[in-house]
Amino acid sequence: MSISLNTCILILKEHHLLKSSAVQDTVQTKMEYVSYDSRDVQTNTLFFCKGAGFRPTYLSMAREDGAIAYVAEQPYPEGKGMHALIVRNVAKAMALLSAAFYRFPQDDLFLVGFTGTKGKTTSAYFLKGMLDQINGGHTALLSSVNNIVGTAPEDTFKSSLTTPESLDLFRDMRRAVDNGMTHMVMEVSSQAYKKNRVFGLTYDLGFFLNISPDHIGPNEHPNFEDYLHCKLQLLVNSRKCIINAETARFDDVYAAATTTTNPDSIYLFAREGFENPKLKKQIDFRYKSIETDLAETQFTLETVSPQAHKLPIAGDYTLQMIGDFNETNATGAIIGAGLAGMDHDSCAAGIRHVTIPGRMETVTTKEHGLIVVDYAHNKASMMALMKFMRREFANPRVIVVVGAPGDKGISRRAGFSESLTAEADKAFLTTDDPGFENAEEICEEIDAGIDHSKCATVIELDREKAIHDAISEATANDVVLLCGKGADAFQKIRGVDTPYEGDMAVARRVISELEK
Ligand SMILES: CC(=O)N[C@H]1[C@@H](OP(=O)(O)OP(=O)(O)OC[C@H]2O[C@@H](n3ccc(=O)[nH]c3=O)[C@H](O)[C@@H]2O)O[C@H](CO)[C@@H](O)[C@@H]1O[C@H](C)C(=O)N[C@@H](C)C(=O)N[C@H](CCC(=O)O)C(=O)O
Ligand SMILES: Nc1ncnc2c1ncn2[C@@H]1O[C@H](COP(=O)(O)OP(=O)(O)OP(=O)(O)O)[C@@H](O)[C@H]1O
Repeated sequence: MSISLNTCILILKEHHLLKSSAVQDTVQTKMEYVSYDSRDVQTNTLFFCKGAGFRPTYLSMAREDGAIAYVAEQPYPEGKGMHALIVRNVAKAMALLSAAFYRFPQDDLFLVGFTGTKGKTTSAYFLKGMLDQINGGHTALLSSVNNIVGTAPEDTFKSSLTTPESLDLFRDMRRAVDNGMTHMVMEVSSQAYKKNRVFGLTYDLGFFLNISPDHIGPNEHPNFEDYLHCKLQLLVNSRKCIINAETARFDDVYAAATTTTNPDSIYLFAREGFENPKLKKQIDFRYKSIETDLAETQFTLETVSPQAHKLPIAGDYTLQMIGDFNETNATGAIIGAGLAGMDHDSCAAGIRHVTIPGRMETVTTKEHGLIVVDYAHNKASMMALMKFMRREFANPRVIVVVGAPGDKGISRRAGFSESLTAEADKAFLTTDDPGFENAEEICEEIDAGIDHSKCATVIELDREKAIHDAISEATANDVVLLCGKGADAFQKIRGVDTPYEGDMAVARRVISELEK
């Protein structure tokens, strides 16, 4: 793979990004590697100086290790002797040049993006489960749980970001295409648009699932409007848009979709019975619950509008993942599969067995009720989870083990207090990635907002002990919700990923001790 200086200059000029260039010799010079990290540089690298934490010494290090050109928003003396491309926005430049360096792999993929405050990972896994039916397992996935860019074990790996940095994204896409993948399903976070990680990409399908206040804080979004604005960009950059008509701020969401997409390529879905007389467009798909038990959810999907009738996806579906919110996630994903050319039977077969690590994983015990491990970690997801449990399981006693992370999402703590007060009978407040904060103080902050006449609390910082105590005190008709960590096998403490057995492993161990 390579890119010439000449090509870089042309692309940057075409997008009005080039402020100036200082090119040492011939513009035919070819760069054979691209990087934004001085610790990852090879001979003839094109190096991007980007980010709040960038230090000019990284450029010196990159030059010493073989970088011959750099892209930055200002010239650096440390880059003396290198070709310099000075740009208006380095993140945008990096996205465009990385796409070109990796030979535009997006053009060889059916590309699907999911955005929403909740349900991105679940919906992405559901859609992959279905698409794998028609392409022999060749659906790539970029998600906060795992990235999958091929069928070999080494093609599955974990990424630290939900949506990768643009350079990594295009490299992963190229690897997927070279591995024979035909479709790619990815989660698109609001940060991805804020930081231009997906700048220049057009999605075949873009999904908007829901929005509620989250990710607002010093390192993320200054306010809710900024968060919403970033999320809407997925619809602006999609050829077909699929929208949950029940989302908050529907009018803004629909308006964003119509800026670039004709209404006949916008699809709306909603649960049966949902009405909004102000909707400017007919709802295309309706879904309704049939039955839920401890192991399965059954629901039915109806095509309502003439546009929806063209997709042969109406009928009953069974999910292995419980939770009425998973019917919502599944409905969106099934519409996506329909738009990719699938019919009801292949969708039903594909979605039937999808499970997702750390999402609604359940264990039924003899004497200690139903134990659920779930990634719910903000007010909206905690409410959805607890309400579902109360509704479906004859108003059980709800015992919750939960903590809030340090250093981020500070507003989530009040959301935990509110949701626990509203729907939990007892909460064990515990450690969840405290980072550089004090876990006890985080728990006390949540506790201070709880109305103890409605929800009793215990602060137990040892998460394993909190799980043990919660399960021990539960009786046969109770539910114990182990929230927030999902499948994580670590606790982030003072900058170190400290190994942690994992909520499900701890729960299984406790159950086998209690029930032997
Ligand atoms: C605010 C933000 O988006 N930050 C991301 C961004 O940081 P940055 O560009 O400021 O880079 P930096 O880490 O400060 O370092 C500056 C530069 O120096 C380079 N460097 C650094 C050290 C060195 O020795 N040599 C060197 O060259 C780095 O490679 C980097 O290019 O780029 C880094 C990778 O290049 C990311 O790790 C980092 O994510 C931070 C840590 C993060 O966690 N972001 C969160 C808020 C996020 O994006 N979350 C969303 C999910 C939200 C959701 O659930 O909806 C996500 O998509 O993951
Ligand atoms: N449609 C939904 N509405 C409300 N809550 C949901 C929905 N889907 C999932 N959840 C809850 O949110 C949790 C996280 O789900 P999921 O991982 O699919 O969302 P996500 O959007 O990827 O989240 P994050 O951005 O936090 O990684 C689930 O464990 C569940 O408790």
